[in-house]
Amino acid sequence: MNLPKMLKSFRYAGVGFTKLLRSENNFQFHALAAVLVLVLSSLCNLARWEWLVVCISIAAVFTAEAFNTAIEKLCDLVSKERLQEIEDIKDIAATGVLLTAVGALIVAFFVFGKRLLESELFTL
Ligand SMILES: Nc1ncnc2c1ncn2[C@@H]1O[C@H](COP(=O)(O)OP(=O)(O)OP(=O)(O)O)[C@@H](O)[C@H]1O
Repeated sequence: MNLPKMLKSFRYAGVGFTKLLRSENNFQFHALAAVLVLVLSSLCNLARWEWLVVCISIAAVFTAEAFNTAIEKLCDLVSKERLQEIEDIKDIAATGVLLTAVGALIVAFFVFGKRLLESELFTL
């Protein structure tokens, strides 16, 4: 096991995360949504398994968004022309993000839906 090499990889990943956060509009939106969900989660006194699914959902959306951005950048590097193949690749990568976002919304519905409906917000 090469520890310095592993630490270097973590550093590169951190740099990638900073790049996504600084320059990618969609990633900024997902990051803001994640912060709001985490704040809401801590207010809602979630069970351990609920924290687990919330964290996995957030990680899945971030991961899909990161791969989607990397694929988009690779496509743009390969060709600036409008090509059917690039359209297909980008559309499919975007579908990956959409699917994880829909999954996260379903998780949010099950974890927070009942709590929000029963909260004072809706009983006024
Ligand atoms: N070179 C291309 N050839 C064909 N279609 C393309 C090409 N580039 C983009 N598209 C089409 O435009 C859509 C949007 O692509 P784009 O690269 O602008 O990503 P985006 O969704 O705007 O993401 P971002 O905001 O991160 O740039 C793609 O899903 C694809 O359908």
